[in-house]
Amino acid sequence: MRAVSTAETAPTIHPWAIHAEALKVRAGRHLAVDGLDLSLATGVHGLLGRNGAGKTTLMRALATVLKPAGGRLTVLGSSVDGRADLRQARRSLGYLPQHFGYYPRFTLREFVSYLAWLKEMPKRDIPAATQRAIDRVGLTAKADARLRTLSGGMLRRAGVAQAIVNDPQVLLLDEPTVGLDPEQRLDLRELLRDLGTDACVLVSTHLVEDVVAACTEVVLINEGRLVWQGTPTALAAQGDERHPGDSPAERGYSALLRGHHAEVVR
Ligand SMILES: Nc1ncnc2c1ncn2[C@@H]1O[C@H](COP(=O)(O)OP(=O)(O)OP(=O)(O)O)[C@@H](O)[C@H]1O
Repeated sequence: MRAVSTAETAPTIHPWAIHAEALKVRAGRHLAVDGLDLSLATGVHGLLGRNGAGKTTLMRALATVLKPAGGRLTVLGSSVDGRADLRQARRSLGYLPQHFGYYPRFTLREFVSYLAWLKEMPKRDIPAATQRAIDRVGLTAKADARLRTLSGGMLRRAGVAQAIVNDPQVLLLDEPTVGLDPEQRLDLRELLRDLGTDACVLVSTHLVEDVVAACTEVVLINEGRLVWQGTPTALAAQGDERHPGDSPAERGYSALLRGHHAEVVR
């Protein structure tokens, strides 16, 4: 493998980390993302939507795993259209898929190091970056445990560790809180807030309360399109007692999905 120079991995400034216009993405034969416009900069963005809204399909396209079927998509200045060389953008991406594969006999340290190597990190940086990523997800004591011995919540955190090992400029986390106990959910929220100070973090979740606690912005999609984008405070202001929910933000979420407003609030 070719050695990568520091200049190649240095952060580059783009007006939008993620920019999509009339984006269409297929999941199998189904057009799961169908005309989505979205621009995201630095910060923590919570991706909300009903089951089947297209969140995972959108995440996979942003991670450059799926090629768009139409429209335009730019990630860190690179156009994702099947023609461009995406190696540079991929080095600056972190992605936790909804379901991720792993070798059960790998230790956590081997797993995270292997992913760092796949992301073409400079070899000399990998041991320290691996340790830091493991520490940041609270799995220091499990660093040399085999993955097959970890609990479901620990495996989810192992998945977050591999996603952040390269200090990504764009971090995509598909349902990272699944299986986490309440204490770990609080720790993950804190980690997200920290990561979002200098990266564009997009977190898909069904937990509106996590979005309110950890995100600077809410992105709500339905049937593969953007329904609403705005701050958690603005989300809470969308609903009232007539809408179902245990908190103002949950009532705002219900109100928006019932109304299907195609509105962007910043
Ligand atoms: N391989 C596939 N073949 C056909 N249709 C698919 C395929 N994968 C997903 N879909 C459909 O595409 C739509 C969007 O699915 P996607 O998984 O992106 O939604 P989601 O918002 O992530 O849902 P969830 O919250 O349940 O994870 C759904 O209607 C789903 O049934």
